[in-house]
Amino acid sequence: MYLIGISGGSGSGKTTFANKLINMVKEDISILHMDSYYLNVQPQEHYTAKGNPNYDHPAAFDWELLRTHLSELKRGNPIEVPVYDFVSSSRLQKTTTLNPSDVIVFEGIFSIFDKEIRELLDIRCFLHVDADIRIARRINRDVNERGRTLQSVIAQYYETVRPMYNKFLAPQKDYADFIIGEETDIAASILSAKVNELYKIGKYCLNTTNLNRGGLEVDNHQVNLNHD
Ligand SMILES: Nc1ncnc2c1ncn2[C@@H]1O[C@H](COP(=O)(O)OP(=O)(O)O)[C@@H](O)[C@H]1O
Ligand SMILES: O=c1ccn([C@@H]2O[C@H](COP(=O)(O)O)[C@@H](O)[C@H]2O)c(=O)[nH]1
Repeated sequence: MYLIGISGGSGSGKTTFANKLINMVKEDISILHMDSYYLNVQPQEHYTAKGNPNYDHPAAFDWELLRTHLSELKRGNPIEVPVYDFVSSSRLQKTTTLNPSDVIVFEGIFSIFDKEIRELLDIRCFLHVDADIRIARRINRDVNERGRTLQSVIAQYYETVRPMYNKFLAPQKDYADFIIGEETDIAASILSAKVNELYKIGKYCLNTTNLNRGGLEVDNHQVNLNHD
């Protein structure tokens, strides 16, 4: 299985890019959203001075479950993904089953943050999009889809989204093999073509562990576009 990590700020277009890949990769492909792994109760010690939870701090996520689930997928096992509700900011009682597939896109603000998870990923991407575009997109989406008001989105941006982006998210660029700009069509074509080629020549197959991947050195060399 080929595991693609897509990180970047909120509103940078991670979900949209992941969906683009879904349409371009020929193999069996699915998405795992890191947002599903928000903790049900946010740690009190990271609350802001104004008394609000900090959903942009790494401690906002259930890392143990994430590591376990990504390892299970790599081993070819299905997982039960939590369902997070952005309107109530809580985990629902139900889960959804995610079966292993040829390719899994793991997208989220901290998808390439954790060392253990980075090692499970076959390619690490970062969407680098200017702050004005990210906030404009986020306002649009959060007001229309996540039950927020314009004032609350702006207040949260100043209080946590912007400072946490600068402190924790932006430095992830150092871990990225592939830094993608605002226009994502070319990056999606390159990445999907690479994945299609790897499967065509039999470098990967469904439900295998790293041991069965073979040709690793070729993969690492060829996809490392960031350092060219
Ligand atoms: N390349 C793009 N061009 C224009 N709008 C985009 C682009 N990528 C994302 N958007 C829009 O921006 C908003 C946030 O995108 P989304 O993919 O949800 O971002 P993220 O998952 O990084 O938070 C959505 O309304 C989406 O339609
Ligand atoms: O209950 C919550 C949980 C998260 N958020 C915000 O969501 C974004 C991350 O999601 P994207 O899909 O990447 O935008 C993060 O910046 C949190 O601030 C929230 O508002 N409420």
